[in-house]
Amino acid sequence: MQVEAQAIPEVKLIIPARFGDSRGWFSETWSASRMAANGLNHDFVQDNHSLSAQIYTLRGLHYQAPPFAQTKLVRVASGRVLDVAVDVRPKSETFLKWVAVELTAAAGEQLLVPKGFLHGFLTLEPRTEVLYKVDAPYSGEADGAIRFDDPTIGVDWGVDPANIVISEKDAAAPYFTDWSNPFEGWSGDEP
Ligand SMILES: Cc1cn([C@H]2C[C@H](O)[C@@H](COP(=O)(O)OP(=O)(O)O[C@H]3O[C@H](C)C(=O)[C@H](O)[C@H]3O)O2)c(=O)[nH]c1=O
Repeated sequence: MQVEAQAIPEVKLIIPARFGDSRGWFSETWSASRMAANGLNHDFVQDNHSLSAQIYTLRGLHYQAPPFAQTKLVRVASGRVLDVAVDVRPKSETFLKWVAVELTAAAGEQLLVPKGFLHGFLTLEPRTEVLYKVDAPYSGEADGAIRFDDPTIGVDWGVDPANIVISEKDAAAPYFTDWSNPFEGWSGDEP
């Protein structure tokens, strides 16, 4: 398993080994012991799976507020996505910085998105399926979003916004300047 810190060091690109043979391949897509051996100790409690039928479907930028903040381990089972994590911990040195990483079913890359981050992805193929583990249960009350095209954050999604497919909920999300940050006081040392 390869683990590569990204420009925001707490965000990790993880590439599990694949064992190929004449039938295809096998991979341990998640192993608590292999993660712990890399200092990544997360007690995941829920698996999520979404299918996005259309190319350029964008789900995000989402978070769950404390005490339901989630660490996410994201991977693609079919298709490709541009996966984005935005640091919204006000005391973090990388506050409002973002990273964008292409995750593909073909290579099996995974992105570890810590608590205190917004998360979103843009599909780069039709019928893209995204699987991800989270270490806190879903809470509709704690669920929140910021506009994917927020100018303060400035994520470069690489496509014309006119071509992006988003939910009504995401279209109605606030911009950062209108947002009440539930991670006030967070620096990144939170458990
Ligand atoms: C996230 C979630 C949703 N739901 C229900 C709530 C709605 O009835 C329906 C669709 O939810 P939503 O539109 O929030 O789904 P996404 O737009 O894919 O949201 C997710 O997409 C981004 C990329 C994320 O990182 C989050 O995990 C999550 O916010 O599933 C549940 O029952 N459990 C859940 O854990």
